[in-house]
Amino acid sequence: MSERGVLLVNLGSPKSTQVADVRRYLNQFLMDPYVVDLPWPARRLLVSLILLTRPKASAHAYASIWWEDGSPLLVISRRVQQALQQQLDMPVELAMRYGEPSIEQGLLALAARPGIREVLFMPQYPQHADSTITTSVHEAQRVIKQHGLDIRLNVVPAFYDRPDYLAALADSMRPYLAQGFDHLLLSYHGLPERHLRKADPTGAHCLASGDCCERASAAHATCYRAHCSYVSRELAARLELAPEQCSMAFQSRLGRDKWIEPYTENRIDELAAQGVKRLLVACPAFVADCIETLEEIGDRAREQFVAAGGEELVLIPCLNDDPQWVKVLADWARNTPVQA
Ligand SMILES: C=CC1=C(C)c2cc3[nH]c(cc4nc(cc5[nH]c(cc1n2)c(C)c5CCC(=O)O)C(CCC(=O)O)=C4C)c(C)c3C=C
Ligand SMILES: [Fe+2]
Ligand SMILES: [Fe+2]
Repeated sequence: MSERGVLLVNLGSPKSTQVADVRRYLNQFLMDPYVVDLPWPARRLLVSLILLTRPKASAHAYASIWWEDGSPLLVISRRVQQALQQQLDMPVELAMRYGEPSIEQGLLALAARPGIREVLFMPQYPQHADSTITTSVHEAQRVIKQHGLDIRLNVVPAFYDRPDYLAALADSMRPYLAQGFDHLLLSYHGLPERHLRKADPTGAHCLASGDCCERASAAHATCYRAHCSYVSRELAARLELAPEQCSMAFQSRLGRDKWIEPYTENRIDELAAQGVKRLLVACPAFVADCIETLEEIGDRAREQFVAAGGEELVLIPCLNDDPQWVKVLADWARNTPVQA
């Protein structure tokens, strides 16, 4: 009998596309101090202001991409969980940082299985960010303490540099490139610049110069932007792309803070202005398609590109339940050393 259980962790979605459900989800999400990193009174005020208008707009956006069986992110994550379960002789559960199934439900389900002593905690984020991985680990530690669970948490860190992940991603993109394209845009989820500086253990490297992510530094252990740059360089090399055929940008900005640049929406206009007609867009900050890929890129960015003079924007799907990717996850579940 396995001592190990696996918990796949992703971000989460609202329960439905009803405005009230979207408001509840956004409130839980944005009141997380790892996401909106302001002291409680300022956070509460800012989030309350955002909640005046955002839930209605987001509900509309979710409704435009919702599937018959629910949120694409949740449906795809369940498929991955089930496919992984078929390959492993250890229990596999799914948890979302916000909404349900919660990290609490996932950990309690695993802890209730006879013989489970260790949870292999697998955040489904290739690049490190405190607003994704750190907050999920923090929540798991809180649950273990609150319930006095007799399990060890073994966290699989950001996997941006693991060759088997990069090979699966590059292989999943090849058929789209084979159909012809003028440019490949790698659009990553954005992050406020402040988050990047806060995560810099040296206190002096991140964003101190334009090319900081290309210069070796201890800061890169937790630098989201350096992890994105690494994935972009690897994809360009593996897909044999010339520098002018591929670029990187950051999407999904929220609020008035400065977020890391270049912004995807500006890059789309620039590329159209440069004469790019057939644009491929991949979103390597996500392993499962979600509102950020399907609606923001697949719908809105596509419209923007065509309005700016482009002909076709093709969204390359995330890894989703690609068998090669599920096999990579299964290998990690089997081969990650047990934590002492
Ligand atoms: C301050 C705000 C936000 C930060 C910081 C942030 C970081 C971050 N998010 C993801 C992954 C996902 N985000 C998703 C949706 C989403 N993100 C924000 C805001 C921040 N994200 C909002 C308000 C939303 C909700 C949708 C909307 O109203 O626009 C999702 C998709 C969820 C879904 O149901 O489909 C994912 C996945 C990463 C990787 C990240 C840090 C790098
Ligand atoms: Fe987000
Ligand atoms: Fe950097």
